[in-house]
Formats: sequence, structure tokens, C-alpha cells
Amino acid sequence: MTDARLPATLLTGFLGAGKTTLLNAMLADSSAGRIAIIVNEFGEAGLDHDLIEAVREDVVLMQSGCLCCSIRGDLSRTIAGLLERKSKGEIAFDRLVIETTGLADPGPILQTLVIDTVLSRTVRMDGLITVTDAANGPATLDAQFEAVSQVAMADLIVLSKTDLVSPDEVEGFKARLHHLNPGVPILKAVRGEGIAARLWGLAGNRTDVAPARAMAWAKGPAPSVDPLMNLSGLSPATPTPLRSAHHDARIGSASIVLDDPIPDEVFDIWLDTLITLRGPDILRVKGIVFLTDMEKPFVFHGVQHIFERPVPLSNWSGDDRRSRIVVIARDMSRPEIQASLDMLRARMSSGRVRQSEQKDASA
Ligand SMILES: Nc1nc2c(ncn2[C@@H]2O[C@H](COP(=O)(O)OP(=O)(O)OP(=O)(O)O)[C@@H](O)[C@H]2O)c(=O)[nH]1
Repeated sequence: MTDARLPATLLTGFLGAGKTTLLNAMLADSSAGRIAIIVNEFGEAGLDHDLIEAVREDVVLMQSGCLCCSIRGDLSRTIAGLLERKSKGEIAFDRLVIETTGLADPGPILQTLVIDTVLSRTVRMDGLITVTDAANGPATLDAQFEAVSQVAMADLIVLSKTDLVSPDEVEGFKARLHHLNPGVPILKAVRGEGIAARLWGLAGNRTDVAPARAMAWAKGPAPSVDPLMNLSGLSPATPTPLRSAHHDARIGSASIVLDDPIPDEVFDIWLDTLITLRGPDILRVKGIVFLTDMEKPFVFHGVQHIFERPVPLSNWSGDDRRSRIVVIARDMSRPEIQASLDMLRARMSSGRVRQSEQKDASA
């Protein structure tokens, strides 16, 4: 089954990191088809394209109330308008790129694509790309938590301005980025050159995704060596030390690999509990999940309390039936997140014990 929804790429990165430069490199590359662009600020310079729309974030910012809801309305209307013009034959495009302002939290935009009932049927998230600047990036991460969040949430990081610093500085910065977002691919690029063809199809949440791509997307930090460590009370009481920069230390991530299929209700309860207790702090949860009695796995993806309906992976083949879940959160240490994931494992184990007790009783 092919996923016919329009792929949407979210392009984020801090002020001056090189987003517009990368966008121009994307536009110059025809391999991905025609691209419609939405920028959420006015006055973008240097884009020689006829499909530029503006979401009026300046208006949004003046409104009181929930900023994410305001962006959501504007963005939905803008995308709906583009799609309408497309259906009338006024414009043609094969994919969408949404460039955020440097300060924007990508969360509400990702959520919009999931929560808007019309949009979620017609548009799918193709990937969140964060541009980070090798020259100013380290200082930006020290100064701005939004920049740290953008790095932590990315499906792909493009490292710009590597021509302005030494190879050692580049490597040091890459290590820091990997600390914030373990497993994320990082592409070095000077002015976006040479990477345009590698910016698409990043997310695993489409039904026709290649299994290897979905697996790479759902890759997180290595799970704790002993999965029962936190349950046995032996986990360190203090968070795993990250870097001295306090913004970095606010980001935690952990992952789990489960050998056995997960009962539907166990997975739902785990997710509900995580969202209820820590919803606002969840930057991303993503994974490939095998549910009990289901032949194909599902890919799921969420930001804060908003979760996309799980997408069945129709192309899945092979014997690997292990579920993989990654959680990236702010103000949660890795042991805390790991403890939540271990709870999922524990619920599965207790479910198995109950099942075998029932079998014994009926024997
Ligand atoms: N040396 C060097 N300069 C770069 C590179 N990428 C971008 N620049 C320059 O950095 C400046 C900022 O780039 P933009 O692409 O406008 O950055 P932006 O993220 O869109 O900026 P805002 O829209 O202000 O957030 C421009 O002068 C670019 O020419 C790079 O890899 N190397």
C-alpha cells in the first residue's frame, strides 16, 4: 500500500544558522520534485520561487492564550489554501517544506500535522531537519534552550558553516549534538551544498517506508545494560551527567527494545501514563511497535500530548519482531525516562505471569 499523502518537511534551526541557505539548495535540486514552501515570518529574502506562502506569526505572537493553538490555525489554513490551489490546477508541487523562524518551537507545527483532521489525511510528516551552525552553534546552545530543543527533536541535523571552524571543533560539536539527540544522522554541509538529495524520506511514519529506514528513524540511545536496573532500585539517584552547560542537561533520552509483542492495552496504559505525568515535557516519542496478534508492526510518533494514529508498516518482512521505543524529553533525566520504559517491560512481564496463572488454574 502506498502512502499518497503529501510529504511535509519541517526545517528548523536557530537565527542565522543557515536555514534559508539550505532551502535554496533544496530548491536547486530537482530530484525531490516541486517544492512548496511555507515560511512563518515575513520578509524572507533570497527565495526565488513562486510558491512561497507566509504564516503570520507576527500576529500569532501578539495574541494571548496558547501560542501553539494560534500557530495551528494559521498553519492549517495556509496548507489548506495551498492544497486548494493545487487541486484547482493553479500551482503544482510534490512536497511541502515548512521553515520556522529561528525562535520557534517545532512542537506545535509537528502537532498541527497530526491533530488537524483534514491535514492528517492529506499531509504526512516527512522529517524534521534542524540546521545548526558549527561556528555559533555552541554558544547558541549555551544561551537558548529553544535551540537545544530543536536539536533534541530533529530527525536529521545539518551542520552548517563547517568551513569557518577547525575539524576538531566540528567533531567536538558533533559529539555534543549526539549527546542531545543520540543516533541522529548529522550531515556536514557548507551552504547546503551536496546534500539536497539526502533530506527527504527521513521519518518512519508512513505505511510504505522501507524497514531499514523506519529502524534508523526509531533508533535511540543504547538501552541501559540491565533493563531491570531501575526497577531494582539500583539506578543512580542523580541524573546521568551530561554536559556542564545547563540547557543541555535539561534534555534526557532513553530507549527500549522489547523482544515480545506488546499487548495493546499495556502499550496504551504506558503511553497514557507517560503523557498524563509528563506530557508537557515530552519532546518526542517515536517507535516501531509489534502488538500482540498483529502480523505487521506499527510506527508511532508523538510530541507532548499529541500522538499520531499508529501507521502499519506494510513492507515489513523478516524475522525481527522486536519493538523499539525512543523517548526524548526535557527536564527528565535518562534514568527517569528509562524507569518509565522499564515500567512497560514490567507490565508485560506481569501480564505474562497472570496469563500463565490463568492457564494453570484452568488446567
Ligand atoms: N561560511 C558560511 N556561511 C554560511 C553557511 N551557511 C549559511 N551561511 C551564511 O550565514 C548567513 C545566515 O544564513 P541564512 O541562510 O540566512 O540563515 P537563516 O537560518 O535562514 O537565518 P534567519 O532566517 O535569520 O533565522 C548568511 O550570510 C549565509 O550566507 C556556511 O555553510 N558557511
